[in-house]
Amino acid sequence: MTVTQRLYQAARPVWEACHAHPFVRGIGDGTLPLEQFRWFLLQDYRYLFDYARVFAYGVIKARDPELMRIFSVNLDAILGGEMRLHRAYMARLGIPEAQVFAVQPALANLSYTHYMLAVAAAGGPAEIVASLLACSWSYAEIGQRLADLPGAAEHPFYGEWVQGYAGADYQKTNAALVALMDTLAQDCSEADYQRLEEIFVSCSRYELGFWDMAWKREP
Ligand SMILES: Cc1ncc(C[n+]2csc(CCO)c2C)c(N)n1
Repeated sequence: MTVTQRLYQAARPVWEACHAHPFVRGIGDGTLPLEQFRWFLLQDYRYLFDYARVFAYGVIKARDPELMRIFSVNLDAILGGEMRLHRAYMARLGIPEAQVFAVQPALANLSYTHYMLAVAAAGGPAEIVASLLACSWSYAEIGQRLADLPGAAEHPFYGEWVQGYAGADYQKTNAALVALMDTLAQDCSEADYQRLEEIFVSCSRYELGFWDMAWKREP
């Protein structure tokens, strides 16, 4: 089994809870109230900036120029193109960017991003990728599963969201991060692996907490 296959198995129950979460189901069947989605979007847009900062830590911690470049390209892609989906929805909902930064991050949001930033400050490239991977990969799987639901990708409001994460571009970016995890964890000891698993499962739990926070609009 590869390292990422092991990580995937370890996080499986938490990911299934994400798939079963009423917020995710609501996007899939189009019944999620718009107000709840708006609340989520504001929090999620803020989240992405801190997520991008974790890649910036990767640039600092990388010990070879090629890895430095990989983190840097990802950082640039998030700040540039990959926030396109969020900005499109913000435009549709009439939310100016300044409003996002006036919003207080919810506790589940703040806890998640601060956990990732703490892992990145203390660890090396492998720990950094383990902390980023649950986010990227779980959305790739959610996108694929929702796209398999009849009509979900064609929904007039949520369809774009489903297509964004199920789409080839996002899937390819995620697959590259999965491959990077396996490369960085190659030849790691069992103790090293256990640390990566703890980070990956913790971030998966934070993902579930993020859905729950959005569903309840828990500040
Ligand atoms: C809470 C939360 N978790 C995961 C994602 C997924 N995601 C969407 S865009 C992006 C940047 C890299 O492609 C990532 C990781 C999210 N949006 N919000």
